[in-house]
Amino acid sequence: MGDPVRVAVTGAAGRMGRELLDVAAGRDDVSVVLAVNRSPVESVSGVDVRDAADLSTHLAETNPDVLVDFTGPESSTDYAAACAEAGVGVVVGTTGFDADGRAALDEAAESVPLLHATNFSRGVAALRRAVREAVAALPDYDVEVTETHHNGKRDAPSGTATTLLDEVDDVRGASDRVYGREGDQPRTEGEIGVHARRAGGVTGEHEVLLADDHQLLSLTHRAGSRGVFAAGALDAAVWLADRDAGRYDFDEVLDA
Ligand SMILES: NC(=O)C1=CN([C@@H]2O[C@H](COP(=O)(O)OP(=O)(O)OC[C@H]3O[C@@H](n4cnc5c(N)ncnc54)[C@H](OP(=O)(O)O)[C@@H]3O)[C@@H](O)[C@H]2O)C=CC1
Ligand SMILES: O=C(O)C1=N[C@H](C(=O)O)C[C@H](O)C1
Repeated sequence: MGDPVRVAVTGAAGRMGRELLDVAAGRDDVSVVLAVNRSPVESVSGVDVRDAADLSTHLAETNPDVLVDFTGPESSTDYAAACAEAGVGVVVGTTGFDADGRAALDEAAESVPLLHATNFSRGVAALRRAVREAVAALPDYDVEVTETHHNGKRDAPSGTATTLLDEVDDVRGASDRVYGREGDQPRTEGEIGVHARRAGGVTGEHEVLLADDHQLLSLTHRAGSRGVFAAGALDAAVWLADRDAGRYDFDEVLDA
């Protein structure tokens, strides 16, 4: 094996930032050379944490190959721009981007390699493929998507749920997405109900339900820990390190 890939981590004190630093400490293909956070915190998992406001200066000083970001849409686009400026690749796990946010990531990818995925678990990658196959095989079935997450999650529906809905639309054509139902609201043909539940410490669950009058097929993924996301994001960082500028997909990492 060659030298470890030099990794920077943003949002180091967040749920995913902490997990990334823990998982990275147990691997020899990555070396964390920089960790930053918006709110002051001294260290996480034995790694010194610097002020995210000075990210550009820290990037210049530490010279990472790839920055791994799980924060929020506003900071992610700022950090991606700083990486584009510094010539550092970016793995983005943040969800909840609007059209402007997605365009900002596209812009950064003109200068550096950038890989964004709404879910870095291998199980959800398999779920996406299973959903495409099921929807193609059961074209007239009603589809409903339900996701369940911890009570600290901000965006709804989850990025993964949106990705799963996009997979359905890719096969069937654009659907009418109905976010929850209330009152006199019968189901219309072809609509997809989308349901977001927030409770306790649930790491992340996604269910795609297909049903007609006679059969029900439920495709469900449950993440047992955030470690699966951190491992996938670090795999992506290793894969991305020597790529040319451009936008990449997590499936490319899994297929390599
Ligand atoms: N793609 C995937 O596989 C996964 C994606 N995610 C996504 O990752 C993101 C983070 O999730 P999670 O770790 O649970 O969130 P947390 O709330 O636990 O942590 C968020 C981190 O981002 C920082 N942050 C948030 N907003 C800003 C901002 N505007 N400016 C600077 N820093 C900011 C926080 O800093 P501070 O300490 O100062 O608040 C904190 O360090 C979410 O979008 C989530 O959906 C999560 C799991 C898996
Ligand atoms: O916020 C989370 O926790 C998660 N977010 C991602 C999403 O929005 O899909 C992935 C995972 O489900 C955990």
